[in-house]
Amino acid sequence: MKKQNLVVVGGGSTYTLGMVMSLIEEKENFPLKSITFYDTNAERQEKIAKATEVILKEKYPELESFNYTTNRKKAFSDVDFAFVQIRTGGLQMREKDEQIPLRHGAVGQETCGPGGMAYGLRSIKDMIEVVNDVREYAPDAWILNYTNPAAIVAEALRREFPKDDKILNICDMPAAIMVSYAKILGKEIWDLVPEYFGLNHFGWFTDIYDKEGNKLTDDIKNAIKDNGFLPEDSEIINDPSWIKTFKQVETMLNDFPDYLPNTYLQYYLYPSQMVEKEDVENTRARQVINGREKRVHDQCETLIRDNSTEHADLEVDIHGCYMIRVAASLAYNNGDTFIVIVENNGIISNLQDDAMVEVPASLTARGPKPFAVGSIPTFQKGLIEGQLAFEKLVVDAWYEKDYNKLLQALTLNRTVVDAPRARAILDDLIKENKEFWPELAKK
Ligand SMILES: NC(=O)c1ccc[n+]([C@@H]2O[C@H](COP(=O)([O-])OP(=O)(O)OC[C@H]3O[C@@H](n4cnc5c(N)ncnc54)[C@H](O)[C@@H]3O)[C@@H](O)[C@H]2O)c1
Ligand SMILES: O=P(O)(O)OC[C@H]1O[C@H](O[C@H]2[C@H](O)[C@@H](O)[C@@H](O)O[C@@H]2CO)[C@H](O)[C@@H](O)[C@@H]1O
Ligand SMILES: [Mn+2]
Repeated sequence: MKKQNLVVVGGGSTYTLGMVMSLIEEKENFPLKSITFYDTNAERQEKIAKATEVILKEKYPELESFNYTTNRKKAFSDVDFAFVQIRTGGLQMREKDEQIPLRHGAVGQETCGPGGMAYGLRSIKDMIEVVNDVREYAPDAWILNYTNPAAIVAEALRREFPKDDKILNICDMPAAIMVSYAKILGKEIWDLVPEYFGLNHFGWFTDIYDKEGNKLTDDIKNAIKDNGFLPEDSEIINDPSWIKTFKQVETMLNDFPDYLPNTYLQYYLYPSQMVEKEDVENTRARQVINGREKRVHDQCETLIRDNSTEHADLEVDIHGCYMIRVAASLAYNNGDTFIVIVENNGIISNLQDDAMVEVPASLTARGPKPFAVGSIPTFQKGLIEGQLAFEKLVVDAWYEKDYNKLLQALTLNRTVVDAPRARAILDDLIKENKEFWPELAKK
């Protein structure tokens, strides 16, 4: 098995230590020759990198090299894979994305509604630069992207790099939901085969099978209706916010029993409830700053101080394992099935071809080979088309520097709806994002 050279773009991410633990766990499936971290923030990355050195020395002695750098040429030259997880504006800007809509009575969420729009308009420029630079130094590398909002990033990269067939955007949410299905069924996630359609953070499982072809959908639905639904992945199992989110799946299934929903649909189906439960001074960004970010940085200090993993509480998580298993299937032509984000081109037969949809695909060395979904029902089609128009208008607005398209986008979004409210939110977001967004022109 050829050993891979990997760069993690966003080496300072709160997810990097989990990714490192997952690379160790998955080393038989995805063996590595070298790991490099790249980040624009040297100090943030160094903390994670120094801790990673301690982990790798103990748990991956056969790795030939580990480096970290802020130099793109050093980082990207000759890599086989780039795993991208950057956050333009950091968690501080995430907090603004959540607070501003909430102050106007609309959903304040990282990837949904106005918050997703604001984050998307920040991510696009940096993501285009990252892809251009990876391509300069590693023309054949696979670029696997987690950077959010993945739907808007995927649409922008589709337009910017129409001929590049080695960029793949993915999301761990369907996989994290499948971890919970697996727990209900007494199985491993990798034993399950999903049927799924939608946009990123906006989709449904139509069925779940095991590898022998047995349909398990009703077992899952009945278990959720009888016992509720909880997160099971190590990263979120004890997180009160994720526990609340997973519990909402039971409500969604009672109201709309046809399919098993992605958890993110709660923001579009119950926007008023989502606003009511929020505390504007303690939105998710603040919880992450005081929670995951602090925990990861404390772990780094322990690892560096002890020069050993003995007292560090390190876990493998689905976020890391999912990206790595996707990479392994592409690298070794495994043809395994994963839910990924690809251009529609008839997969959902009654949806426009140029939509970036989230569907299962067999991943081979020639890229994702998505399975046909066919025609989707009116309710889901209507919801998807509204959301898709929102996403496309946001990307149009970025390219055309067009204020009016953003106003249209927000007015269309189910989390906003009201035009004056859309305008008020947009004007506040513009003030806070001057450093990041293009300067917009009004008609
Ligand atoms: N697709 C998914 O399902 C999924 C799942 C989890 C996280 N994510 C995304 O992963 C990213 C990381 O999340 P986080 O909470 O760890 O954020 P974070 O702020 O902790 O980490 C992001 C890192 O990226 C760096 N960075 C910012 N701009 C950069 C650039 N242009 N080039 C290189 N590095 C840059 C930052 O300095 C930081 O160290 C976010 O975009 C998040 O939304 C996506
Ligand atoms: O609010 P956060 O920062 O905790 O999470 C936001 C992300 O949520 C989803 O991803 C993952 C999570 O990151 C991961 O650790 C895993 O264990 O469970 C979550 C649910 O799948 C979402 O898919 C991402 O796009 C968000 O960035
Ligand atoms: Mn996601």
